[in-house]
Order: sequence, then structure tokens, then C-alpha cells
Amino acid sequence: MTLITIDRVSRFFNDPKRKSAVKALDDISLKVGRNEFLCLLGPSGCGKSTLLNMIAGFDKPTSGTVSVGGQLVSAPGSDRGFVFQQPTLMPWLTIWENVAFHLTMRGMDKRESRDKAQRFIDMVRLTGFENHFPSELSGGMNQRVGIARALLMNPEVILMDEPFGALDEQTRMEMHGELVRIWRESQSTIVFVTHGIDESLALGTHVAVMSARPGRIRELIEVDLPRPRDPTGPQFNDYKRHILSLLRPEETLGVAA
Ligand SMILES: Nc1ncnc2c1ncn2[C@@H]1O[C@H](COP(=O)(O)OP(=O)(O)OP(=O)(O)O)[C@@H](O)[C@H]1O
Repeated sequence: MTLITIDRVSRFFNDPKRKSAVKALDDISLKVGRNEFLCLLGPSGCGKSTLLNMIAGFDKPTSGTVSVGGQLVSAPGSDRGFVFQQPTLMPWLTIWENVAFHLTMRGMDKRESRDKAQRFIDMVRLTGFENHFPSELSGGMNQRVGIARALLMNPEVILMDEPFGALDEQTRMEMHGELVRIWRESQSTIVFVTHGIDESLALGTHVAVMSARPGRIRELIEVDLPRPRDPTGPQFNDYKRHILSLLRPEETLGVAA
């Protein structure tokens, strides 16, 4: 069942200094089904974040439409949780207060919001760190707090913009395993921006490969690999080779010539 529909979306940004317009996205159409894990993959500047921001309602298409759950997106809403590249936690609040931030902002009683936050603190495996402050946790742990905060609102879809980009390789791989477990447990739909081919293949049920600016969808690939995925396995490498050929068509032609 389709949850997100991106229909013929283009986005131009005005560049007043150069008196020109930047075409960031060109006629993008894409459907994301409920419970899917879609990775938006492409080179730097191809418009991945711009597309994600439109699903979030932070930005609007120049033409075309984005809808979530059959509703046209025109502004941010609690049906869409967002996890940023940096965890964006409030350093003066404890972990549980950060996770429960949106509830307390809405005036929910402290005890009730603490109880609600606990389920998600447990889910991201931070039990025991409830009263710590962000500065006392590692980068990966803080990113888990950001994920718990997004999950708490029980959104239809979780939007993630390169959330593990700042982590070391080993922690990133550990976070991949955790995120897949959380995605399954919470039965959520995830749209995840990355420029890592391995990362997209480790996580996604689908990978939308985008071309360099102006961003277009080169191919939507369904990833039919068992989990946990083996990044050294032959099938994984077949997918990787295919994605590389989509991302570097000019270079491939150059080599062939
Ligand atoms: N607010 C803005 N004003 C002007 N140009 C913008 C704006 N936001 C994005 N762009 C341009 O749109 C294009 C796409 O940017 P975007 O950040 O979406 O790419 P990206 O694929 O997410 O890149 P990265 O992987 O480096 O984060 C870029 O050329 C960028 O300069």
C-alpha cells in the first residue's frame, strides 16, 4: 500500500547573486509503500536533502506534489518524524527529557511523558542513561536519542538525513543493525538519505539511485537480499556493481573507450 507519493516534482532555487536559477530536482516521481525502507542514494548536491525536506514539509516543490497518507504535504506534521545529520539535542536537558521534548512542549504531565519516553529509550537500548546529559554520551548514543525522539510521536514515516555520517565505520555498522531492528519492531516506514552504496544496501528494502544535478531518479531498485546482509557476499556485490554503473555512467564509458 502506497504511503508516500512524489508526483512530477521539480525544484528550482533562485541564485540572486548570479541572477540565475539552480535546478536542484527535475521531474521526480516516486512511490514509497507502507513499511518500506527506502534509501535515497546519490552524489553530493544531487538533491537528496531537498527531496527529503519536501516530504518533511520544510520546503515546497516549484512544480509537482508530495503527499503522505493521501494528504498533500504543505507543512511539517506529527505524521512525519525527522532525524537530522547531527542529533540536535538540547544539551541542558537529560536524555529522557530530550526524548520526551515534544510531549512536555505540548503540556503533558512530567510523569506521563517520562513513562512514554521510557519505551523508546529501551527500544534504542539506552536503558540506564535516562538521567545522563548528551555531553556524557557518545555520538552513536546521541544519534539513538534522536531516533527515540522521532519514534515517540508514533509517526507514519521517519525521515533520516545521513544520520550516521559523522560516526566511525564500526559504530555505523552497529547502528545499521540497530536501525533495522527498530524499523521492524516499530513497523515504521523509513526514507533514509545517504551517499554510501554499502549503507544503502545494508539498510534498504529499496534504493532510489539519483543522478548528479539536476537530480533525477535513475532507477528504483528493490533489494532482495536476506538479513542480516553480508557486505562481502556475491549477491551484495552484484547490486553494488549495478549501482556503481548507474552512478558513474560517464566514467564507465570513458574506460570502455
Ligand atoms: N536553500 C537553497 N538555496 C539555494 N540552493 C540550494 C538550497 N538548498 C539546496 N540548494 C542547491 O540544490 C542542490 C541540491 O542540494 P541538496 O542539499 O538537496 O543536495 P544533497 O544531494 O543532499 O547533497 P549532500 O549529499 O552534499 O548533502 C545543490 O546544488 C544546492 O546547492
